[in-house]
Amino acid sequence: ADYHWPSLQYDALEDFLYEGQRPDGSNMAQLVTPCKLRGGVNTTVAAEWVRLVYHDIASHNVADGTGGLDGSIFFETDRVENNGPGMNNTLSDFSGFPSKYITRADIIAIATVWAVATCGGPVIPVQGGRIDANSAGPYGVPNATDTQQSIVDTFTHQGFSTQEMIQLVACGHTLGGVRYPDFPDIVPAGSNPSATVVDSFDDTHTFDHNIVSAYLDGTTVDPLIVNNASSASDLLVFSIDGNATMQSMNTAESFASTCSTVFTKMLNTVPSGVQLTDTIDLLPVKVSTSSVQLTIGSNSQLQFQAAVRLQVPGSNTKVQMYWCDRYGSDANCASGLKRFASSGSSSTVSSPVSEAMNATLKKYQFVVPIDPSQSISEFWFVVDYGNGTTLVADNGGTNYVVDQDQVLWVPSMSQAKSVLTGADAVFVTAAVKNTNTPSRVYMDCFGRATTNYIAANATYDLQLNTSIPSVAGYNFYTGVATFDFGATMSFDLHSVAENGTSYADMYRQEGLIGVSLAPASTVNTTKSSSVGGDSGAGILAPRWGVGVGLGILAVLGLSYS
Ligand code: HEM
Repeated sequence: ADYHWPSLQYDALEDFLYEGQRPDGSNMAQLVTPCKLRGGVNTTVAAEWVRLVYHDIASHNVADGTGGLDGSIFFETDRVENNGPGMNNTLSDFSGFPSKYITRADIIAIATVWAVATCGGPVIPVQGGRIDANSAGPYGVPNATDTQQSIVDTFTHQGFSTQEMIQLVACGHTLGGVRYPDFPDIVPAGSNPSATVVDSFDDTHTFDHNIVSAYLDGTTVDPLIVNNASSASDLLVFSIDGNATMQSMNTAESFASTCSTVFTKMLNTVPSGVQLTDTIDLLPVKVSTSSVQLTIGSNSQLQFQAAVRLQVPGSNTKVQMYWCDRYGSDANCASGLKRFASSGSSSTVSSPVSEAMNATLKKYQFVVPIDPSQSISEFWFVVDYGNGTTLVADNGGTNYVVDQDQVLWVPSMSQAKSVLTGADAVFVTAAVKNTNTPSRVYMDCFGRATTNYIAANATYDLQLNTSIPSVAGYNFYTGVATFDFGATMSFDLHSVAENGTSYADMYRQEGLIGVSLAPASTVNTTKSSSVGGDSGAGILAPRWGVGVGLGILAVLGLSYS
């Protein structure tokens, strides 16, 4: 399907995959980049992450479609099959990042793709939409002491052919190794018996075909081949078809392409009934949904904030944001008048995937004052790449629609209470337009990065707070979310007007409380028709602008071009 903003789940997945971080800037990709060693031990963070994904999907039963990549591993680390500190290290790496639209299972999938890419492996295409299990799944990880037949049966049960089994094990065991003291029958203690020893599967930390070539030319150091004949599972796996599969993977190119294919299958091994999204492709122009906010700024004035991420070829790129009024004679740019401002600041973002693709991604931040009697109905961007090329980024011709200005989250007046009191609570302030006396203002809160790994949601009402003076035609309502929804709490803020009409400020992020933004210096106006917008020369086709609140408000923001 063609992409059209806003598309909340896809937007969140795409941001995370290519930017490596949460909307509040907390960065998960940095934990693994660049192919980092795990704190003083002879293995990589990437190796620990890749072992974990296989142990999660190992619960899959291809016959009845149960199990697979469903995050059940979060409930299984006490099992012998998951021994070694790598599992708990990994879960602690991941625990603060699952969010409303990115499940724990999707975090595991995206982490695998980063791990492979940052260690020099292929860029594996990845989809989202996995659904989390809320309890442990069945056992299913093979042991190094298993017989060849038992190992084959285990992979068959998981849905992998013998050839795919060889490919999976070779691609997995190009990273990391086996640890003492966790596997003392395979890896002996070193000179200091209390120190961890990791015997690597091959001579490099990178994701390369060294594991294959060393096996084929007889120089392998793989501890699951050479250390202990009764735990030589890699030998049993690699040799089962007379080395035909290993020989077919013995170049850099064939190894990368084989691993990409078989890892894609592994990541898409999900319980039947799970509908995965399209492959998460890099969007050349990306409006970060969480950055778009009409609000009351810390200067007590109405302001509009938005950020656009671009793939930029050079350092001379300049970006301007344009917008139309919502009210008055210039509403929806009907008179041809558009307002515009330059970005206040910009920053570079990246993940192992965007780095491996050589994509330089830059985010341009806008904060502009808005006259409440004019407000804002839609916005778009004009990009001057500084090399003679300009681009009007207008969301495929519809512009980016601001669907309402009746209920607005006010991050500058909200507070994560734990900062003050140690109690897990979030104090939320909403601005509600005083031309509407709402019968109810409330917030639907959601958290997935909870301490017990179970997604949580709850609704809290906000009350008119007369101790905060009205500004810019808005009254203030305040309420407290008292549950600990975890690091990625998000909420939808609703106001129901007396006449029954509902308004919503959707998918707001607690993490953005306290983030300060550089305001625009000046706001200009133009009637030029070369900058996009709705002034177009007499074309009168009606156009539907569909905003974030679509699900609640049916179709909003109808305007004419
Ligand atoms: C016959 C099947 C398999 C057996 C018996 C097996 C066994 C093992 C053992 C005993 C370790 C050492 C763990 C530690 O000391 O922490 C290990 C590590 C590892 N395994 Fe496997 N494995 C198998 C298949 C796979 C597959 C299919 C993958 C991924 C696709 C995989 C990925 C890894 C990785 C990346 C490590 C290194 C972890 C680290 O260095 O922290 N393994 N495996």
